[in-house]
Amino acid sequence: MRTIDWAGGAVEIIDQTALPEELRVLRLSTVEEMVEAIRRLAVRGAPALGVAGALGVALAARQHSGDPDRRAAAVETVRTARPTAVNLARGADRAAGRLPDGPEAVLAEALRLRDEEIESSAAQARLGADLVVSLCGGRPVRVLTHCNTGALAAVTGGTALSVVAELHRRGALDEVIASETRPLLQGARLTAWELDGLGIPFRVAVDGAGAFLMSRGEVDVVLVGADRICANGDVVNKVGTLAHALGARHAGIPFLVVAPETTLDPTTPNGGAVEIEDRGDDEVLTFRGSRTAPPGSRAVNPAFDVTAAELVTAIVTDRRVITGAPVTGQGAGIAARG
Ligand SMILES: CSC[C@@H](O)[C@@H](O)C(=O)COP(=O)(O)O
Repeated sequence: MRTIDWAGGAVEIIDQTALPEELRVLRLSTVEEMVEAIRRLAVRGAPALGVAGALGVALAARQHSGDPDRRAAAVETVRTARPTAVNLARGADRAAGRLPDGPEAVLAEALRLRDEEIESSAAQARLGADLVVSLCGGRPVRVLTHCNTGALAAVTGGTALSVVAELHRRGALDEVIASETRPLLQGARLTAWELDGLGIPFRVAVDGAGAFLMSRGEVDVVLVGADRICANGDVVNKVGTLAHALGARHAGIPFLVVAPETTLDPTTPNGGAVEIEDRGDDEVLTFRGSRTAPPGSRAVNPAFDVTAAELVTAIVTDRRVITGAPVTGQGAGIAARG
């Protein structure tokens, strides 16, 4: 089943806020419904957001076909529904490029992006698994991963978790440590649900246990995804990723980032230039509706962090493995290391 698709004149998504308790499918028929689904993380993960952005523009093209001003405003609401994952704006922009050709052309472009992301996931799986096998000497590996980077974060397959699944298929996987990923528990809720469905052995760990497990020799490789990879190779991903990268460096194990080419952003020089979404106090100060901190407490809730290029062993895309010393300076990194 696809995480996001077009069916019968509307967008269908798996509602990721309902998992793992319920596999619920939502139909989104308007731009407003799409934007709301993106903001509350019913659809999430960089590649899935790219497709959501493109299909959101397809909805805008149908909804406001006779009113270019309202259509332009609707497109802008979609492309800025969340700020950090470059795929969202990029997917919206790609579909919007076909607006002059009419709603059917916009939809066709969005569906092309959907199909490309499916192919991309498969290619990342192959390249990533080849790299892990060569780095870890072919023995079954213990992987630590963060957030959710599986089919739920894409259309099918995923990024880092597609590599995990491919390693499992090859008999080259021992087990996965899924970092729970506070505050919204994409690891504990979504990654654990996907791994269970795939029959892959896993344990869930609190985010803070990652570095300790690595230092104790219980992890061979860290595999994560990305929401944006900057020109100098800095990786913006779910908050907690930086701590795992530092843990991996301390333990001397590879820290690998797996992402489609659509997540590479040569126009953003480095991680400091990226808008990091702050999702407000409630996600941190409450747990499933109950308050955990004393009344009056305030929170800081960056949804993403920046891992400096120098902490990344390699970036695996659908086309290449980017390795080597990070290159600093605007626009140089990704191209020079490709
Ligand atoms: C293939 S997914 C890579 C990233 O998008 C993922 O790790 C992540 O940070 C998702 O954040 P989210 O806030 O759940 O959309």
